[in-house]
Amino acid sequence: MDGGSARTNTLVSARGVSKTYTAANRQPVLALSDVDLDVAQGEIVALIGPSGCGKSTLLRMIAGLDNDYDGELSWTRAPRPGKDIGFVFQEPALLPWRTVERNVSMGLEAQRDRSAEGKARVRNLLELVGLTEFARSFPKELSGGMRQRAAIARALAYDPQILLMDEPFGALDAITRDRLHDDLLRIWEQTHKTIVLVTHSVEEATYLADRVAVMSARPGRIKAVHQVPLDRDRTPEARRLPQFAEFSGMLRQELQ
Ligand SMILES: Nc1ncnc2c1ncn2[C@@H]1O[C@H](COP(=O)(O)OP(=O)(O)OP(=O)(O)O)[C@@H](O)[C@H]1O
Repeated sequence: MDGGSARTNTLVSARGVSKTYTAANRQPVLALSDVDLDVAQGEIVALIGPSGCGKSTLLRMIAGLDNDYDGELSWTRAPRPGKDIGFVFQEPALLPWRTVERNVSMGLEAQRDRSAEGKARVRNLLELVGLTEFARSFPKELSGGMRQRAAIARALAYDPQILLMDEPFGALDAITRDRLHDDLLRIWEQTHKTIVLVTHSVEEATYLADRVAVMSARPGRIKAVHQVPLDRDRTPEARRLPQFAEFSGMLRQELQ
């Protein structure tokens, strides 16, 4: 399937996107070459590819953190600056001197939003990620998984159009990671957020995504985009289905 073929309810499209960095020795490094990708409203797209193929680079461009590229990134509805794009990194990067609640409300505070609506939103988000009881705790009092859930709540604070996640579960142990996968699916069920997820794990991509975009080694291109052959309503049993193993096996092979 062609990742660039027009989708009915596209939120963001990349067309012919290429990126060249200048390395420390002043040599050009072609990181992305001619990337075409459509992301539809409300879908979860996983980006997988060999290390250094430009996954984070593409995510940073979609986030508007890097505007120095060739080609075109277009939005159906222009994102509100600083609000419409939620970013979750591998490390939750919470401020240690702020409580969980005040980490989640950080963006709202920066915009001087002290509205009752803003406060209710933070409460709802803490509930959504299961951290209501820990609202007044400090990051060091939380487990790694809880910290990452707080980071997800913080990224959702503005009700962004899109959630960009760069290996968000990469630093967690396997059991916590599986739990967070189900948390993310539950959050998706309640919010129907569009999510672009960078991962190294073909199983994570299979379990979470609607479609998986496979990138080639640097310079990164989209090699193929595959629809995940599982119902959207996923439970841990899905991991044991034959089509799960088959699909993730196919992705693994495509990465070689
Ligand atoms: N600021 C930079 N200056 C020079 N080269 C860079 C810079 N950032 C990234 N690169 C290069 O661009 C390429 C793509 O990097 P990027 O981090 O996007 O890859 P990735 O697929 O996310 O990697 P990984 O899976 O290892 O996290 C790499 O070769 C990297 O060395």
